[in-house]
Parts: sequence; structure tokens; C-alpha cells
Amino acid sequence: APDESDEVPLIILEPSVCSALDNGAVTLEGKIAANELDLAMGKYGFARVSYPKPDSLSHLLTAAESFFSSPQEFRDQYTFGDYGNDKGGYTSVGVESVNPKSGVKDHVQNYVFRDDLQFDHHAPTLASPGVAYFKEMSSLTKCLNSLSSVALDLPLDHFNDVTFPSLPDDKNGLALRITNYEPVSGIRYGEHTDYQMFTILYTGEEEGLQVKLPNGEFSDVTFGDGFVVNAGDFWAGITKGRWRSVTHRVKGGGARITVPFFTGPRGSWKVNVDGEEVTAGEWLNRRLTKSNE
Ligand SMILES: O=C(O)CCC(=O)C(=O)O
Ligand SMILES: [Fe+2]
Repeated sequence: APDESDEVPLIILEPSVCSALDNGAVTLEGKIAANELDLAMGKYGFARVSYPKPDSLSHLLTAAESFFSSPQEFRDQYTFGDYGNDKGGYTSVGVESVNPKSGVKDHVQNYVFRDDLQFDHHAPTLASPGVAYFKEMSSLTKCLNSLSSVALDLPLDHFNDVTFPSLPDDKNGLALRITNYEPVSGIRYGEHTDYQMFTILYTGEEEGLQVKLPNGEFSDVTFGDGFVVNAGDFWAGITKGRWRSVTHRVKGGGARITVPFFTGPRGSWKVNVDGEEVTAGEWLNRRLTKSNE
């Protein structure tokens, strides 16, 4: 029988824990949070993380609502290439298919910021809250990476060295996406695992996200009070399966905007995939290209 208590765990992450980690200090609260993260990623691959929402989030959501309802020709000015291109920008409905095997396009349009240093080409109303929110999420990424180092008994900076480049011609693996789901029934965003390290998702209050539980059932996971954080495929690889990259999807319903922030290794980081050594940048591009086919 399914375990009725199966539920994605809640982790309370105090900003003071993050600032201590930033200063190289692992407090008792830090150790507790690291342990909770380890348990959540090991069993569910997902956690609900209570952490203050930055002020820039509400500005970003307001700007996004008006952007996505502006004329299609206006939105199309900010398409700079296929979904996943280096410059980010707008992708209209009918392009993306996160589960290419399904043969179905997702019922979404989205806007992506991929590089925190180059925002000049972006839609002006989105760019200003976008830059601010990107910075806030980069700090939260640092905190989650430090907690991961503690959880996995590695030097505190280990995963931040994986994510944040030290050389100017390297790229970070961070991307901010604003997703606008069409109000339709049925699955709106296909079953998939995330490609990289953590996804830090603002779900809003509207249900939609469904996560596969250890008992095999899909469960609704909405957490408007904070963030839903999950481990992607790189984490499963790096930890040799100690952390799980878990299947999820988005079910139908009313109009919904969510804001995932994807984190991952910097572009030059070397990864071994099926016996082949590739850079994380190359590997990510292959996965993104597939979702346009
Ligand atoms: O919007 C959501 O609730 C989930 C989105 C998601 O899974 C993704 O963008 O990878
Ligand atoms: Fe996802």
C-alpha cells in the first residue's frame, strides 16, 4: 500500500545560515540544514525550501504578466535563436517539447536570462527585475552549494568552484526562466528530469507541478511561501546516485506563471557521460537542442 505520509520535505533555511556559510562558518543550524538537504535529495530528489522571497520577484512577475499578454509581434522581437541559445530571450508556444519522445509540444511560452553579465539585448521591462532576481538566486545557489559540500563531506567551496567560473572566458551554468503556462487541461509540460544541478523554482500559489514520489505516484507540490528545490541529472551523477534526479511534470489548470532558476556546472567543467568526457557546456547544449526537435 502507498505510504500516506509520503510528502516532499520542508526545509527552513534562515538567511543567517547562508551568511555564515558565506564567511566560511558552518554553524550548528548549517549542519542541520545540510543534513535535511541530504535526506530530502536522497529520498525524494525534491525539497520545499522556506527562504525569503526577494522584492524583485513580485516586480518580475508583474512585468512578466504584461509581457506575455503583449502582441505576439512584440514578444517575437526578443527571440534570439532556438530555445537554449546563449542569449536567452523569448520562446513562443509550440516550440518546446521537454519530453521529445512524447511527440507533443508543451503548452508554454517562456523567457530566459542566461548570462548575468549581459542583459542589454533583453526586453527592458523584464531586464531590470530580471537582473536583480538573477543576483538573488545566485546567492541562494551559493548557499545551497555550500550546504551540499557540508552534506557530502567536501571542502566548503567545492561546488561553488564547480558552478562559478574564475576565468573570464568561461561561462556560468545559471539560467533564469519565466514560464507562462496556457490555461488548458491535460499535461502542459511533459515528464522529465532536470538537466543540471539544482533547480530553484518559485511555483506561485496555483497548482500544477507534479512530482513522482518513491511510491510511484505523482503528487501535487506547490509552495508559494518559498521555493521548490530539486536535484537534476548532474547531482545524480556527481553523487553516484546518492541524490536522485526525479521525474516531474506540470498538469493542466488555470493561467500560471512560474519562475525556475536552473543551476549547474560552469561551461568548462569536465563531465563523464556514458564513458565519454565532455564539457558541461557541450552536454547542456545537446540536451537543450533535443527539446527543440
Ligand atoms: O513550472 C513548474 O512548476 C515546473 C517547471 C519545470 O519542471 C522546469 O522548468 O524544469
Ligand atoms: Fe523541471
